[in-house]
Amino acid sequence: MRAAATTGSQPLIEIKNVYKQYGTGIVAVSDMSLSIEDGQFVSFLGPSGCGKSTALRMIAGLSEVSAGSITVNGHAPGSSSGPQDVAFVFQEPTLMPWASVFDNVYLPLRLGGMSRAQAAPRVEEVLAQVGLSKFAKAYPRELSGGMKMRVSIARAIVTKPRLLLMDEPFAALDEMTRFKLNNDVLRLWQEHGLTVIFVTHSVYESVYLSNRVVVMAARPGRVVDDIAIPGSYPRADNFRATREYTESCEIVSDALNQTLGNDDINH
Ligand SMILES: Nc1ncnc2c1ncn2[C@@H]1O[C@H](COP(=O)(O)OP(=O)(O)OP(=O)(O)O)[C@@H](O)[C@H]1O
Repeated sequence: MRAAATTGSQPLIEIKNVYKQYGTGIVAVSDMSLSIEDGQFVSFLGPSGCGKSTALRMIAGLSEVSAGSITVNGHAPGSSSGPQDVAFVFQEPTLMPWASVFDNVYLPLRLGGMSRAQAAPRVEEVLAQVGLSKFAKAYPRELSGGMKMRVSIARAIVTKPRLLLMDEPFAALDEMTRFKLNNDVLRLWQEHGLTVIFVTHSVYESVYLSNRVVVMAARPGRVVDDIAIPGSYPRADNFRATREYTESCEIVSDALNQTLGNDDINH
């Protein structure tokens, strides 16, 4: 395994020898160990069923580890690290259809006991950051898929999380929208000083976004490579045309191809 992109500072997330076995007997994650530092943009990349989502859910505290340990900022996930430290964006935007864009974004603050008036400046600020200021009063049915995803991202960052977990958030979107949202996520990552873990099936998306790609294999789900991606931020418009980018894509593709069994390649 290659050396990952680390700077030697204290890790924000420490995953040690983690196993996850579901009640069905399936080992979704086997002996996973990983340190993720504050401020990194890390992608989990791998074929279907390699345990990417399971790993993300365990880091979020949405699923228990069967063995091993995970700490986020020194605490067990979902415990005293506090709900505001970690935010999750799913593939489906999961908006409340009966509520306006403003109210959808306000939701986590409302659940935290903040009044509408108190929350309004912060909600308006994040709506501006995702380019939806003019749509605060709109309802989800009036929005495109990309706009719904922006609302979902705004709702995630409105609590000012330190860690943003994203589970294939753009898989259902067209390529143009996806490229635009990729840039928006990178901008938000930098502006908010976030640490991001981004689950994707796409080599190209993982290399474009990340300074580190963790490659996983299935049966059982496990980490097989950990690749540092060179290239500065913000990504230049022509980053996808650079040698740095194409070389990284080749390295990551090779690592991914080695995870695929004959069954996967034949369809
Ligand atoms: N709640 C569950 N109960 C039982 N098995 C599960 C559950 N969730 C996931 N699995 C199984 O665990 C394995 C890993 O699933 P997981 O969703 O974490 O993989 P993934 O890499 O995210 O896949 P995909 O890219 O298809 O979303 C798969 O074999 C899956 O069928």
